[in-house]
Amino acid sequence: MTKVLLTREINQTYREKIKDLGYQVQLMEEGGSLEDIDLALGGLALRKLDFSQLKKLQAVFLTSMGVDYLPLDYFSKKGIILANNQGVYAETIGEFIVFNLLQLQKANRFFIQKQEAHLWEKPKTGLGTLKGKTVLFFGTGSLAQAGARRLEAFGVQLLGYRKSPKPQAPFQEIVTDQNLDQALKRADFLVLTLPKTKETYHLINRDLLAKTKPGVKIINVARGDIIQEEALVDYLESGHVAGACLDVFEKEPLDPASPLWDMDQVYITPHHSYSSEGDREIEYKTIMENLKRFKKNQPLIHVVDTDKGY
Ligand SMILES: NC(=O)C1=CN([C@@H]2O[C@H](COP(=O)(O)OP(=O)(O)OC[C@H]3O[C@@H](n4cnc5c(N)ncnc54)[C@H](O)[C@@H]3O)[C@@H](O)[C@H]2O)C=CC1
Ligand SMILES: O=C(O)C(=O)COP(=O)(O)O
Repeated sequence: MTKVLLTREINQTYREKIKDLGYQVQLMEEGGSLEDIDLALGGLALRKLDFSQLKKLQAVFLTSMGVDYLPLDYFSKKGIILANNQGVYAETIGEFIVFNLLQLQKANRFFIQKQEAHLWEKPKTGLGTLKGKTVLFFGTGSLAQAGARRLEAFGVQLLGYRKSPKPQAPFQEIVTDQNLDQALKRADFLVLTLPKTKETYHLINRDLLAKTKPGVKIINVARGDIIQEEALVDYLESGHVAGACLDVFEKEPLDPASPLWDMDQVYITPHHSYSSEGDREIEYKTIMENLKRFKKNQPLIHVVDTDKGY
């Protein structure tokens, strides 16, 4: 019988459903031999595994969309198939992007602080409008598209940075390395939706920030390491970057001593933009489908290119 290693991230209902498909399951947190495991299923908890002990491992199915926390080079070398939860959190994160753009534009934190202090005060500058603003998405995948589609209603200019210049809806302009500098001069908002890879690590660094428009605001719902956090702090302190909504950080949980917590123009969420109201069926759809396919030896869906990292 095919043996599946599960982490506690797979909830009890689905552990039973996986057994019903005819798999033998073993809970990672309960220990046991790893020698005869064929499949591994879970999310972030899988990074605790020493994959070299799983001698028979054929495939890994993830609850997450990001794959950066796994030994991708090892998977490539061993021919271990990796499938992620592509697109599953796009709706919740698409809304979160819109919510964050509005928070930044409408200075929400100012009002929350004044309300908590029972103060009837207005900010020095008006709230303005998103209409006519330029929003540059880094990445044009499922999260970027979900955010951008929702933003069409606000009359913003939608720019998408990607490697190939091929047009892609709903972005009005595609930006590549060739014209990134010009786009940075125009963008009022940068929205990061890139996977963390060797290429995107610290992409938003001092050099890039120096090319941005004064007053730019940044949203990161992707991975913390895409931003050089120290540089961002300096640029926020100088006021060149006028605001940031950060859901992800170089080190999670964010250090309680980080200056980011207390900055007026910074909004922090604890890697929670993806969370749903418990819509488990959707969250497990890909994994269940892949388990059925694996049994029948059919091609799997949402297979990640472990060489590229997404
Ligand atoms: N905050 C959270 O809770 C969540 C964060 N994420 C993160 O967001 C990332 C993106 O998710 P999706 O949009 O679903 O991924 P996706 O795979 O649909 O899209 C990623 C896009 O980035 C582009 N890309 C990759 N490397 C690039 C580079 N060097 N230069 C330019 N473009 C590049 C790809 O071509 C693709 O269009 C995930 O990899 C994950 O790390 C995903 C879900 C939840
Ligand atoms: O799907 C993703 O990549 C996410 O960031 C969601 O959070 P997780 O990694 O599952 O804790």
